[in-house]
Amino acid sequence: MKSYLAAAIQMTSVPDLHRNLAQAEELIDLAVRRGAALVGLPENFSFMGEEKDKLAQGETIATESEQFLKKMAQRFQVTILGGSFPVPVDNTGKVYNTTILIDPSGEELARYYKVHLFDVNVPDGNTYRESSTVMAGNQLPSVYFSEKLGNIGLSVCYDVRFPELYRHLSDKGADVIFVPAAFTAFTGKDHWQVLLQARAIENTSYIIAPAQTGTHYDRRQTHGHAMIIDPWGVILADAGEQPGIAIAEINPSRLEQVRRQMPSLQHRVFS
Ligand SMILES: O=C(O)CNC(=O)[C@H](CS)NC(=O)CCC(=O)C(=O)O
Repeated sequence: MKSYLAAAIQMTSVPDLHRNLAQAEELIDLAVRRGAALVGLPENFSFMGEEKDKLAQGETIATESEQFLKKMAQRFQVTILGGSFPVPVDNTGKVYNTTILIDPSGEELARYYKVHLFDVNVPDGNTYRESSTVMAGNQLPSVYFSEKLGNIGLSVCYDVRFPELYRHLSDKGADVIFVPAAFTAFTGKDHWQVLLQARAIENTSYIIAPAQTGTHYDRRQTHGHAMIIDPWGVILADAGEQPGIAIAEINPSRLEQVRRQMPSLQHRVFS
């Protein structure tokens, strides 16, 4: 593994598949022009809208999102994480909230179905029942072992509140962990950055967190602040609140240095 640049994309996805793919394409293009070799898109990058519309268009969203990711990876010769998109589950009327990692040849390297579903009454009055349309994954995410990019672990959004999932990823050797998200504006302002920094510090790993931002439809507002955090917990890049990118260096000697300076993973007692 050599040093390289990674980008976390920040978008305002809306209830319009093709508009979202066009926005994603522009931002991937920007990330690549700035030199990124690894690019992550946020949760629900290709569709943020009413649950019933997401289900009705599920097949189209799934097929076109996957084709889009493969096309972008091949055209720009980069590895892309398709933050997440819905994939219909046969005979259930539900979808998996799915994230996939695609290599520059267009091949799928890893796939993960979001395990922890956001069924929460947020104190600002909004209620979320993700499980009403989404089938929970029942398998821990995998780590993709890449000679070039380091070992890449997957997760999605609300998963960030469950440290045991990240312990699994670090046990499997993860160096770089993705947390693509659509964090609510209300929870995000107090929890987003703290949770991401905690996951980076306790696992001495890089965190790449692509994000949704702004108003998507009705009262659905997200926090933004796509970011990249180093294994010491330092925020290397923060996309703020507008659509754009956070870009930063993933550096194997920094990883090695932090793991030497703070060998906490080697001091675990209850593993
Ligand atoms: O609603 C949509 O349109 C798309 N889905 C999402 O945005 C998902 C599931 S509802 N959001 C989260 O997991 C937010 C977690 C979160 O905000 C927290 O943990 O505080």
